[in-house]
Amino acid sequence: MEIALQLSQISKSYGSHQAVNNLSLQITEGSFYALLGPNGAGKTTTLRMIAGLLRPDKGDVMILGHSIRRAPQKAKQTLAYLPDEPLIYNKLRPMEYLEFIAGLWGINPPKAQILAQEILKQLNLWNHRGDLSETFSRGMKQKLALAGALIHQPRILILDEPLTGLDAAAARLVKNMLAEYVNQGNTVILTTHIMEIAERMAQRIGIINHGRLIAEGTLDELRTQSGEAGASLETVFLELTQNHDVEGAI
Ligand SMILES: Nc1ncnc2c1ncn2[C@@H]1O[C@H](COP(=O)(O)OP(=O)(O)OP(=O)(O)O)[C@@H](O)[C@H]1O
Repeated sequence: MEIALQLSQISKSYGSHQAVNNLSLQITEGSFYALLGPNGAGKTTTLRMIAGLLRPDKGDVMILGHSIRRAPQKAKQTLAYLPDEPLIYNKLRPMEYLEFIAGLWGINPPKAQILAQEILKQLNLWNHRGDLSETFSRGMKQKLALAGALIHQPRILILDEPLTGLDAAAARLVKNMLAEYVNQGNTVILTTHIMEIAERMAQRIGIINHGRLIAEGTLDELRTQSGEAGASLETVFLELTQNHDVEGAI
């Protein structure tokens, strides 16, 4: 299996505050990875460094073998990043929005139309293809932003809290879509505060606290690390983040 993402000792400070501290992580291609941590742990900062939007003070990120520092164009070509509060162009309709994004990636218009149609149908937005995005609910905008992230068929999808604001049906739809995307050999890394998503969907889970990776592995491995055999991920997470100080970093 190829390594999709390799984070090597990355650090990032905002002024005197160290948000991410010497974090190393490896994610296999074709897997679903959940990055968990309390508020302010450094998850978004980590994702933004992976996506090439924030330059690490130290360390490097390799995306399918390409360094985000030394070959940013090549590295970014294969990934998509969906922020927790994505910006949508309100005055565009979904088809126009997706064709616009596809154009930025150099996809020719006929192909862009086919791809856009397919994704809008998958995300149950097809019936709204002619409506201005400004009329959309938060959940619909969230789904449209996801469609925009997927339009250039990236091999790696980086998602910051992708299910916040989605109702049960939309959340189910997005979860199924992500599972299918990973089944096709692509890679997902996401942050979430919804333990059930990590528990049910992720092959591996990383837990960060105060900018450091304090535990990493399958759910069973995390249970062992926390000394909570058979426990839910929520129990394991709370045990690891509340009872371990930063000295426990791995
Ligand atoms: N632009 C910024 N300027 C200064 N400090 C920042 C900035 N962005 C984040 N921070 C700080 O860095 C730390 C990590 O923030 P980050 O957003 O990465 O955490 P997070 O784990 O994503 O949190 P949450 O779960 O609340 O979204 C926090 O203490 C935050 O206040």
